[in-house]
Amino acid sequence: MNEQVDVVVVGLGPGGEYLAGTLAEAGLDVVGVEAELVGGECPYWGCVPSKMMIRAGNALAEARRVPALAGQAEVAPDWGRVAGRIRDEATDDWNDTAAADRLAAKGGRLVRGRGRLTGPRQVTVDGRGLEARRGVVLATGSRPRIPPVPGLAATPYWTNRDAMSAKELPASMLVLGGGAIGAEVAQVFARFTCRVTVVEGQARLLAQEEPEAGQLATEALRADGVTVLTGARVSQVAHDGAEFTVWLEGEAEPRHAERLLVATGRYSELAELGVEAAGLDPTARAVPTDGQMRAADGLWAVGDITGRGAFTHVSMYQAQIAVRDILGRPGPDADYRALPRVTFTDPEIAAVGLTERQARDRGLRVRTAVLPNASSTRGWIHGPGGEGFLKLVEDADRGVLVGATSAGPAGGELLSGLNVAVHAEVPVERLRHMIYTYPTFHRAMEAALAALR
Ligand SMILES: Cc1cc2nc3c(=O)[nH]c(=O)nc-3n(C[C@H](O)[C@H](O)[C@H](O)COP(=O)(O)OP(=O)(O)OC[C@H]3O[C@@H](n4cnc5c(N)ncnc54)[C@H](O)[C@@H]3O)c2cc1C
Ligand SMILES: NC(=O)c1ccc[n+]([C@@H]2O[C@H](COP(=O)([O-])OP(=O)(O)OC[C@H]3O[C@@H](n4cnc5c(N)ncnc54)[C@H](O)[C@@H]3O)[C@@H](O)[C@H]2O)c1
Repeated sequence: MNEQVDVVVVGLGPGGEYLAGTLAEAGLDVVGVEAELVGGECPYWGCVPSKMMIRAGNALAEARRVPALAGQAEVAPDWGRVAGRIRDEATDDWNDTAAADRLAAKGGRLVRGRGRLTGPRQVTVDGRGLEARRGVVLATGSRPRIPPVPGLAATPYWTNRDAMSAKELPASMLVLGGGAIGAEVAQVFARFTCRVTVVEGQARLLAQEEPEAGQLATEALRADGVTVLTGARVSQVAHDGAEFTVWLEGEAEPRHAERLLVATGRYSELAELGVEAAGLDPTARAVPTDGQMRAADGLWAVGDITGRGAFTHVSMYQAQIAVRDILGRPGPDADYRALPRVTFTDPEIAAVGLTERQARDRGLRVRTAVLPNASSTRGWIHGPGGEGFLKLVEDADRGVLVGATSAGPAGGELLSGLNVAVHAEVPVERLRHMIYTYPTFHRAMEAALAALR
């Protein structure tokens, strides 16, 4: 006999934890099922520890800029401080008691174990059957995708989890994949004196973003001593118990490194989750949903599993929509036109909406402008560390911005105005007649708007 509840949330990452807590606070009988740690990837092995490392790496980098700006400063990097802060302040030594208590305080019930759909509105956790009157929410996130490189599977390669929990840094590391994780981790480790090589299969780093973003990321990483190889393919990997040997296509000699970090994207495992029990395709890459995050009758999905961008803010945004829908409250459909993202390298590389290429591929009549930070008063004043640019992508027929990239020391913060402009479709003509504070980085907007062609 299955236990009757109102809602079962499978997976308590950022989206699932929010859903379970909010629905419980609204008075529903909610069971949250979690196989590992309540909070998911983001607080324990993702966003939070990586940004804590980056904060530390940026402090070192700023200190190293002192001679050019202000005199002398000597820094002696100590990874122990970073690892300690991640252990004590961010992850409580990878212990989720506080998060589990938070859910309980809201009235939610936690069932630890791996959940599997066994029918519409039915979940089984280690033999325990749960029947959800209102329905089930799938929020099980994603896992590292390990490419089928010969030899790789048999080696002790690292994923983000090993890098985020490293007590000591290796002397050398090869990073497979130059996307968000690869770029962020490579720069931080290099700043803490690890010799890093990034091997990216595409023609540039951050391949999903504007070409200018990839170029800037490459220059920034190289300035920190990282070897960046693009358009590169690994043909074989071996490990002899002490170090990795990595063969690249077209190179006569293999490369050696103490560690190999695999950061080649993520995937969601649908077959293991039993999605066919709800009539869904277990071989699909993601769970398709409608605008209210419904995947089937009595089934919702949020977060990485929906394939709409692997970001915590997307998971939380979708969770808010699903909460409304489950509670029977009307609200707008999910809208991804102004999806913002920030790669927290130094400089930060932030973008919203479409890239120029994506806008052109959609058949839009596109006008663009690219303005290097150095051409603005603030960029020039900032000097070392001020590298970056502002790029605008306009749909010329509608006279609105459909995409933008802001890269620089505070590129992620600068994005907020651009995010509003793309989301609210503020006419470019109106943006041209705004007052932009002098001398900020965002004042470059005025010149960029004037330069749109
Ligand atoms: C190194 C790194 C840095 C990142 N930095 C950022 C960043 O700066 N900003 C940003 O927005 N995003 C960042 N991300 C991405 C972000 O972490 C994810 O997009 C986000 O965590 C996804 O949330 P989610 O709700 O889909 O679930 P997840 O966080 O993926 O959690 C899913 C949970 O479900 C559980 N689970 C899985 N299967 C089952 C099952 N069958 N039964 C029970 N439980 C199950 C898992 O144990 C996990 O706890 C980063 C990711 C990484 C790896
Ligand atoms: N700041 C942030 O918001 C942030 C930071 C880290 C991660 N994340 C999220 O986590 C997810 C995973 O990050 P990620 O960096 O693993 O994925 P990603 O998709 O950002 O980048 C993966 C990179 O690996 C490359 N690649 C794939 N196979 C390869 C191979 N065999 N050899 C060489 N290169 C190969 C791809 O071309 C791509 O550039 C991302 O989708 C991102 O949304 C976000």
